[in-house]
Amino acid sequence: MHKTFLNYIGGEWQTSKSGDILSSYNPANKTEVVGSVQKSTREELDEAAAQAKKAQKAWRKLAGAERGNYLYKAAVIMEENLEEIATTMTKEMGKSLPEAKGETTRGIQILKYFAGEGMRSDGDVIPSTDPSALMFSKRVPIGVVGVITPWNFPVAIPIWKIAPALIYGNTVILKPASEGSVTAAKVIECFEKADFPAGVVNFITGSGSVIGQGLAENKDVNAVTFTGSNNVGKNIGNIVGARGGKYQLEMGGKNPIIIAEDCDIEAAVDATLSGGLKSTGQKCTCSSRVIVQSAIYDQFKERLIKKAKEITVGDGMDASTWMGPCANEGQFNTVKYYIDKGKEEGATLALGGNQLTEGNLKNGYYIEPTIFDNVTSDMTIAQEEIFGPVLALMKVDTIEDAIAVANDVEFGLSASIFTKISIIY
Ligand SMILES: NC(=O)C1=CN([C@@H]2O[C@H](COP(=O)(O)OP(=O)(O)OC[C@H]3O[C@@H](n4cnc5c(N)ncnc54)[C@H](O)[C@@H]3O)[C@@H](O)[C@H]2O)C=CC1
Ligand SMILES: O=C(O)CCC(=O)C(=O)O
Repeated sequence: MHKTFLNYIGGEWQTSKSGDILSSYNPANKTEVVGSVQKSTREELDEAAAQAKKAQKAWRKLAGAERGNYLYKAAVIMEENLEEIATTMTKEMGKSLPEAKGETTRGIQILKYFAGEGMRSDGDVIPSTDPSALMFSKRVPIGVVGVITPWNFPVAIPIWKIAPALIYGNTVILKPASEGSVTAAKVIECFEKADFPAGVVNFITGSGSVIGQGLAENKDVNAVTFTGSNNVGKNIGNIVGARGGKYQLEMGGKNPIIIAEDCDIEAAVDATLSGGLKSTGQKCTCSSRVIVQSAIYDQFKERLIKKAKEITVGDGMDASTWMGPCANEGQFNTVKYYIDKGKEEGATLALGGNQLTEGNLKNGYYIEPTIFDNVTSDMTIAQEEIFGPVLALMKVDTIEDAIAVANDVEFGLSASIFTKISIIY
């Protein structure tokens, strides 16, 4: 029997009046419910904002070190629950258990880092031309911070938004993606056990269009931090900006990895597979455009395909799995759409491209590691974020050409290069 996780508002776990729930399914086994959360109402969000606003008055007055103690305590409790949180993550969104443990550890380290921030400098003294003046800057809290997060890093992303907000004296309301909310609820349980004052950390689940949009619109929410898709992010920025709030958006990527002709090919192949296909390619930092110099193109491609064929795809809970399923049905359909688009637009399918259905794989959203050859910059698969296990190989002659292709995209997020030479601009 699976559990339904409640909202955590004003220091209490609260049942939504809506009576509706959202169930989270295991993408490795579509019929398995990992847990459920509530489809909350706008009124409940407004209550969370009011509680966070009230709690902020006392929270901001604590010494940074004291706030840090709460963060450190939450980190220690998370450490005790690492195995359970990571297992829930793997079951809820499919990434392999070692990756899920790595992400949970990253969350714990971020909490500890920001706990220490409570004792670091929070301003500067600035020289003045007036000898009698003391000029200084000091970081002060904004107020209530709304935190809207995606499903691909259901532990690390909420924490890297919540921890800095809290340490500087803000209170927070977390609205996780539905497909990652059971994992996020388990993180919030750690914050509860760390005994944060009521209303400092709040958690509310529900649809993006009601609760996410509500956070953007609510005037008691002084700032919103978001990670997710471009369209939703831009909409949030417009709404929060129009009412004078602050916002921070981290959205998509279409990241290049340049393979220069002098590189260590084995190292470059390993990095291309890990950067492009780990987490099933569902990272905004995923390196999906592989730009290779013509002198080594065939050699690199052959090694890449050979190694990609060795990738074990399966349930992230199996120790032998290197790559898990797509995180949900929507993402699975998106990936299939882009694979079809690549074929239609004339790219050559060099590896994969199919759903995997052998044995237990038929119960999940599995797609083969996929490599397209002969991709050009004008193709959709070279321009749009796929968020799946699909690499696009692009051939160039010179490093200058490689850099031009790398820049020929509307996104700017991460980039990598494999070479032995130093490139100076
Ligand atoms: N930058 C990144 O790390 C991420 C990028 N994506 C990209 O976005 C695509 C779609 O993924 P989705 O899960 O559908 O992303 P999404 O942008 O719809 O969801 C992200 C978060 O925003 C919330 N949200 C949805 N509609 C909202 C609205 N109108 N107002 C406020 N909040 C709202 C969602 O509930 C979730 O918590 C992916 O295929 C991928 O390309 C998705 C997740 C993370
Ligand atoms: O690659 C990472 O560690 C972070 C990726 C990220 O922020 C994202 O995918 O949203």
